[in-house]
Amino acid sequence: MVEKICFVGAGSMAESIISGILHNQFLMSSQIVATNKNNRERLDGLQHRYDIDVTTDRKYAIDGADIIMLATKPYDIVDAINQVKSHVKPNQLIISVVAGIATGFISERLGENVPVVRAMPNTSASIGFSATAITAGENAGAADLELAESLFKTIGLTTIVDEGDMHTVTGISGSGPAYFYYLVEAMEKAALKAGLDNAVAIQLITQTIIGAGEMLKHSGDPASVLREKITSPGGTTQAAIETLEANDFQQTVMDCVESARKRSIELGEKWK
Ligand SMILES: NC(=O)C1=CN([C@@H]2O[C@H](COP(=O)(O)OP(=O)(O)OC[C@H]3O[C@@H](n4cnc5c(N)ncnc54)[C@H](O)[C@@H]3O)[C@@H](O)[C@H]2O)C=CC1
Ligand SMILES: O=C(O)[C@@H]1CCC=N1
Repeated sequence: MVEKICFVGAGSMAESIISGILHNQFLMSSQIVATNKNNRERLDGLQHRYDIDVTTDRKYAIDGADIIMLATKPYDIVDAINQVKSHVKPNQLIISVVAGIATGFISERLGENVPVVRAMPNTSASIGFSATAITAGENAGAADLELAESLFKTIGLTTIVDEGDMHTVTGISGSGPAYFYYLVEAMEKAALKAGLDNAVAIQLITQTIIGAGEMLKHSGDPASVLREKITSPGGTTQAAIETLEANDFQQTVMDCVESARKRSIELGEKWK
């Protein structure tokens, strides 16, 4: 039973999770407190939007929290940990969504007894559609992982992975929504260039991406089969896919995921 959750870091990802857990009534707004580096205006904005508790007082934020969610940028994590360290107790579960940063790195700084779960959600959490991977650090037991899982399940699909896979997951589903938004931006530009009304284009593209997602989820067919079913010989889709192939689309996407994965590894190394 979670009584209080504290967000250390109150940016985009924290807001997506806050919005999601309130939307799904995992917690009430009075059970959520958020603190950030030093941006009172941002905290006031969150309080206004979600009616949550906000503070710049780290002790007040941490006291009595069952879960402490670390949601700063990787380069701020050491400062953030140092500022809360003296207030954290071994019965509090630390969940970090910080890209690249290992659970061991966090527990070394907070004290070996503190359980740490590492998670990689995405911003679709704000509407309950995150794809989240979680992994337990050495001091986190089954109950800690279960607690983290129950939280993330309220904001989307949640799966447990080995910590070694977290960098790959970051390149796939953590950054993933951005790849689809980038594709949508390109389709919008193409539609606009061809003279289609922008509102119509946005409506059609959005429904197309939702429909494709639902087909992947429910049809039972793999992506390659679904694609083939659209591709009539000598037809429009074939012409389109040939253009993608001529421009090494699949290799580009594979390189893109690999760049994110490598960057996640680098972030972990850099802030050691
Ligand atoms: N934005 C995304 O789609 C996703 C982000 N993440 C991870 O979540 C983390 C946060 O990302 P965003 O929310 O996008 O960044 P952001 O820049 O929007 O938010 C970072 C927050 O950390 C706060 N902060 C900085 N230093 C602090 C300190 N010493 N103590 C307390 N708070 C401090 C900042 O004031 C800010 O509120 C990153 O590590 C990122 O890798 C993970 C999955 C997806
Ligand atoms: O770009 C980033 O570093 C974060 C991690 C995953 C999504 N956004």
